[in-house]
Formats: sequence, structure tokens, C-alpha cells
Amino acid sequence: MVEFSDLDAFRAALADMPDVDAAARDGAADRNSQLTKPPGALGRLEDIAQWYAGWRGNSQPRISAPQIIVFAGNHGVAAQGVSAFPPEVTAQMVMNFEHGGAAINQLARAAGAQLDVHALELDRPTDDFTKGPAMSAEDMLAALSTGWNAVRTNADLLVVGEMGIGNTTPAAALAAALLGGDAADWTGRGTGVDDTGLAHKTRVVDEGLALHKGKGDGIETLRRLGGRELAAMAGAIARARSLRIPVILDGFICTAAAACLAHTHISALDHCLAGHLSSEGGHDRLLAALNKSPLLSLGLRLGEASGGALAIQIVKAALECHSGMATFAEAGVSGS
Ligand SMILES: O=C(O)c1ccc[n+]([C@@H]2O[C@H](COP(=O)([O-])O)[C@@H](O)[C@H]2O)c1
Ligand SMILES: Cc1cc2nc[nH]c2cc1C
Repeated sequence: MVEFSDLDAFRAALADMPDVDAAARDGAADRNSQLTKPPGALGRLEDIAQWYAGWRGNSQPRISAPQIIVFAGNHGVAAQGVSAFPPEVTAQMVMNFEHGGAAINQLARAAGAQLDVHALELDRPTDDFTKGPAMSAEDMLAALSTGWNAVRTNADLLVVGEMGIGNTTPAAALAAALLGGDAADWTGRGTGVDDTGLAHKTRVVDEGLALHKGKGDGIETLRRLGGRELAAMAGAIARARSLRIPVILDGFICTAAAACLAHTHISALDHCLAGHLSSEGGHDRLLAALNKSPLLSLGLRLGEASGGALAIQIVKAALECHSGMATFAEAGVSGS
């Protein structure tokens, strides 16, 4: 269990992370060039395999212990009627996760992944960011630490996701605060608000921006406009980097949390892939700003790590090919 003394201690950890192992990555590139296929014929799977090999420090790795973590949080701003669903659904869905009845339970099983669920003080929503910071430094630190400590040290791939009624509102506010543009550029329908609801939600995001935009780095912005499950995702992404565990990001809320790390430390997301493109308005622009190209585009807008869980199977398959295929020499196949 790691305890950060304050947010600066977390910032210091972020600035002192391992980098990619260039020798392992180059070894994987060399192996890739010898595999029984025309050069480049496995397309992006080849890039994924080499990227993964570099982060694991092993030029011929496989994936056998993927972990999915869903963090749940509640939001003071939800009282403003920014979601199509009531806040009690957050705790109800956590029960559903625990009983195996949610989409993520099925997708985790299909991916052969360990699913862990962490509910963060659901009875104590964050403060409404239109009135002040969403979290105190202590609350933010506790959430970051929960995320950090939730990562299994033996995992070899991590997906982080979330559940939190109202959380597309903080996610939109974070994206706008970090990347610029109007609230309307980043505010989407979330669980399905109608046109009137969307206009109201956009005004709420605008109010948050007026109060908190430009008041500090990505971590401070996350404290002011984010939420516990977003901070926990950021903590888990950082912890995975410290353990050289590659990460697959989920949808809009997850990517907004990740963007706070990138805004604090430029290379903080080099060990992360974008699992999918959510249909939440703004996710495409957010991924583009982070220079991430999504692996899948299936029209999902569920959250709860669902798109990331599906993408595990692509990354696993890339490594099965890379590490299991024969070389031209081994198979006695003539090269070009
Ligand atoms: O992952 C996404 O891109 C995504 C897009 C829209 C909605 N969600 C999920 O829906 C909830 C947030 O929506 P809302 O309307 O309550 O802000 C939260 O539990 C998310 O997991 C998730
Ligand atoms: C039912 C429901 C399930 C979810 N899973 C993730 N976010 C969600 C939001 C709702 C409303």
C-alpha cells in the first residue's frame, strides 16, 4: 500500500516513471521482420505487439493476466439534473457488477480478465463544481491512492473504467478546461439527455469553466472539476506505468481522466492505448488531442470499461501472433 503525503508527492511520482525498454522493442521489431507473412501484412497488430514488448521489457511476451478495474463515484453536480438517470443508479450498478449481471461481467469473462470493482464513498458525493472545487486535496489524494493501490502487481495488461451517474459532465468540463474550446464542443448526451437537457448540461459545464479553468496543472484541474472515480482511474494509470503494465483506456470519461495526467506530465500516457471510440460527442476530439487512435469503433457509450475490455482481445491476439508465429527460417518458407 502506497500512501502519498500530498498531491505534490503524486506529481513527483508522475515525473519519475520508467520509460519504454528500447532494446526489447527493437528486438520485437527484428522478430516481427522474420515472421511468416508479407512485411506489414498484420497491419496495426504488428505495431501493438512491438509497443507492448517495449513496455514489458520482453521481445517475445504473451498476455496471461489482464486486469479490468471499474471505479465508481457519485457527483454533487448530478443534483443539477445533468443525467437521464438518478444518482442512486451508481450504487445499484455496483451491486449488479458484484452479482455478475452487468455487461462488463460478460465482457471480462469473454476476455479472460480479472474484474475488480472499487466503489469510492458513494454516500458522500463530490461537491458541485459550479459552487467550488469538486474535491478537497485530501479527498483527491484518497481517490488517487485507491486507484494506485487497486492495480495487481502481477497483471500484464490493465483496463480502467468507471461507473458514475452524472460523470460525463465533469469529463466534458475537464476536456474543455485542459484543451480549450467551448463547453458545447465537449458536452454530449451521456446516458441520453434530450435537447433541453443537453443545453442545460452545457450551461452547467460553462459555469464550472468560469470558476476553475486555468487554475493549475492537470492534477489541480482534476481536483476542481473531476470526481473520485476519475481520480482513481488516473491513479491506476500512473501505478500501471510504474509497474510497466500497459494500459487500455476505455471511453470518454476515462480518457478525460487520462488527459489530466498528460497535461501534468507530457509522456504520462505513452504506455496507454485507446481501446475504442465512444459515441459520446467529444471523444474523437479528445483522442485526437492525445494523439491516440482507437482500436475499435462499435458505437458503444456504456462506460464501465466495456470498450477497453473488448480491446483486450485485440491486444492479446496481436501478442499471440507476434510471439507464437514461426519465422521464415523455422518454417522453411521462402522470403521475398
Ligand atoms: O464511456 C463513455 O464514453 C460513456 C459515455 C456515456 C455514458 N457513459 C456512462 O454513463 C454514465 C454517465 O452518463 P451521465 O449521463 O450520467 O453523465 C457513467 O456511468 C458512464 O459510465 C459512458
Ligand atoms: C443502467 C446504467 C448502466 C451503466 N453502466 C455504466 N454506466 C451506466 C449508466 C446506467 C444508467
